[in-house]
Amino acid sequence: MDTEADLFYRQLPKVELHAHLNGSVSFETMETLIKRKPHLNIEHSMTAIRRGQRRSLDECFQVFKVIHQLVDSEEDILMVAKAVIQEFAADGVKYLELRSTPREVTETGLTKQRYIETVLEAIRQCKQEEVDIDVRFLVAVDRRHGPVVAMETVKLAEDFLLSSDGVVVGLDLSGDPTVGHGKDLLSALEKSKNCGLKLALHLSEVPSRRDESELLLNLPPDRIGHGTFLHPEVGGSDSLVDKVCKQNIPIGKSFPFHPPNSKITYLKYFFKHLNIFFYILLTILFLISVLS
Ligand SMILES: CC(C)=CCNc1ncnc2c1ncn2[C@@H]1O[C@H](COP(=O)(O)O)[C@@H](O)[C@H]1O
Repeated sequence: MDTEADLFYRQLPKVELHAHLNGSVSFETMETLIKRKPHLNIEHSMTAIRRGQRRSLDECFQVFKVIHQLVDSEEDILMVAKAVIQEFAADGVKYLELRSTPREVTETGLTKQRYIETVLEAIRQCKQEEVDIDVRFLVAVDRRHGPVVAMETVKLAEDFLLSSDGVVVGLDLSGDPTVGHGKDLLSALEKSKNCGLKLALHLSEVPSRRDESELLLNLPPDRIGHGTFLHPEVGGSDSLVDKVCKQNIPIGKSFPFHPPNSKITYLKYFFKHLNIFFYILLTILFLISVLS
């Protein structure tokens, strides 16, 4: 059951700057998709990571493969995109930046062009139905597909930037962060920036990506996905952190350190949040004095 706090946070107006379309499919929508395609023998456990469950990055990307099997036609995309937008709106999100990687599926006749058009149609229908949310779309480049596909995707995104009446605003770089190197995608990203597309880049999502992050931060991006390992304490550098702070780049889902795995880090955390511990201590002392 919802607590008072749940209701408060739901009603609080919010912006969502990091939503992957196929990473935002709810349990209910997934159920409809699974029922639509019984021949795939897909179970719920294969499409979701439950709260508290630990999965490797590889396992997470396997989940996306399963979801892609379920969402492989214009009909699926329209249904999923509308549901995702409506659910974000019901959660109090007033501004949503949705991103998705256009895919081709020969069996269903889906093309990359139609993929984007269908997402835009879902956004249009939600607007027409007066769903209380402002949605923008970012066309995503999957880094696993290399520089040629990246450049094709940029061209597609540029066409939609000009024709979508302000709904397509940018390019997202995502996909398995352990595959490939950002330097190979640099010319596509530069072209994208030069034609007026905003850049949302996943970077420093895994350790040992310092050089790549330096390069990508020089573009610079307008949004950062994760940035988990930018900080020097986890193998990043002061220069990376400095670039992010000086350019004021919003980071989606990042952590000052990850994970806090040394005693020194725990101590630093303790001292940084000493005031909170002090308030907790005062509350406990107050309660003891009232109850005794
Ligand atoms: C849980 C987990 C793996 C962390 C999220 N970190 C991510 N890092 C990079 N790319 C991602 C991430 N989550 C989703 N994506 C991208 O978004 C796609 C799914 O959404 P879509 O099909 O583009 O609509 C994935 O195939 C992947 O390319």
